[in-house]
Amino acid sequence: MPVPVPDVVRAADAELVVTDLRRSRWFWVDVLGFVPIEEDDEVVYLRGYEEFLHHSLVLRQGARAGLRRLAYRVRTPQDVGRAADFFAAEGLPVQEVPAGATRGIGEAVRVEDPLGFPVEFFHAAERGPRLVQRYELRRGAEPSRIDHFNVMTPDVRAAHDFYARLGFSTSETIEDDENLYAAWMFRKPTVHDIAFTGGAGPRLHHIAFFVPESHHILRICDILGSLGEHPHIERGPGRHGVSNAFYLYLRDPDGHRLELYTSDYYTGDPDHETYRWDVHDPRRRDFWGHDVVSSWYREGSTALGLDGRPKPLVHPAASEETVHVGADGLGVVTEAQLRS
Ligand SMILES: O=S(=O)(O)c1ccc(O)c(O)c1
Ligand SMILES: [Ca+2]
Ligand SMILES: [Fe+2]
Repeated sequence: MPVPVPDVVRAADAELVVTDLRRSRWFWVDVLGFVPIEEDDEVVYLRGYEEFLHHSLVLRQGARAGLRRLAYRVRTPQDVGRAADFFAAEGLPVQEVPAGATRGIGEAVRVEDPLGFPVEFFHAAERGPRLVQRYELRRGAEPSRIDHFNVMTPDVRAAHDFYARLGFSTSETIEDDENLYAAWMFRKPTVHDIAFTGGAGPRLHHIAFFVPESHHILRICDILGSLGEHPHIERGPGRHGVSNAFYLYLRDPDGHRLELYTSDYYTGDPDHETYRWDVHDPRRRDFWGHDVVSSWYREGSTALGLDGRPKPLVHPAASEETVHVGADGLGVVTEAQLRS
């Protein structure tokens, strides 16, 4: 008897451990314009202007920066139990989380997925204030909503195959005859809720937030420049090949990477076809052929296990950086160079 698969609606919430909550609040709220819905000395709950639940991002004070959880909303309360059963049947760690353990979130189940990531599934959630048309409040990049997670893992194929079993469809990939270097997978009808970047993992690569228009991305670049905070800009602005989205990558004060992202496309028809990029196509990651800075391939945030301890890293056999990819300008680098 196959174990029922939980009906995942979308990527909905994430929790980052930060080493200086006040400094992080300054970056995410005062500079980027996220809305603080609730906060105390230890934790800040943030969301965008076009979100309706209590929050979509939690910043929690801690001694060491890391990823504490990636959370998906499921369609019904029964799907929380189905998620617990699905992961338990895989022999993976499963924790029941009482309602309110995370402000505004009902009872949930927290698991470690086969890649080693702390992943949570919830249904019940408090609604937050409706801010969609409170234009007088909008600031910074005017973040709309959380859009997707991107995680670093040494075996993209295994990651892809597991999330396909969890009911995710595949919108785009980067591959060659030997390897699947990256994959974008979705439950909501857009390009992705989760994407896999080949590399030493488990590590968080980034959390992405949708912004209304590309000019919001240009404006936050100008704001960061004006503040002399331009070093927070890591990659972009630019146009992605994969997803066709307009993008910008920033690093927060702890180095957590976030993407501001807009104008991807609809994927909601039942026969949506996967679009496959050749790893040698220089337009795959930046449609204008711009280089991808090597920190974007190499750096990520430590994943914390359900016990709160950092997950040990597993290194990949081959990674996109070791394949000659003209756009990245890196040419061929050895694994030894990568690890140096
Ligand atoms: O750089 S890629 O074009 O591969 C890309 C596409 C979509 C994303 O969300 C992303 O982070 C990266
Ligand atoms: Ca638009
Ligand atoms: Fe992304």
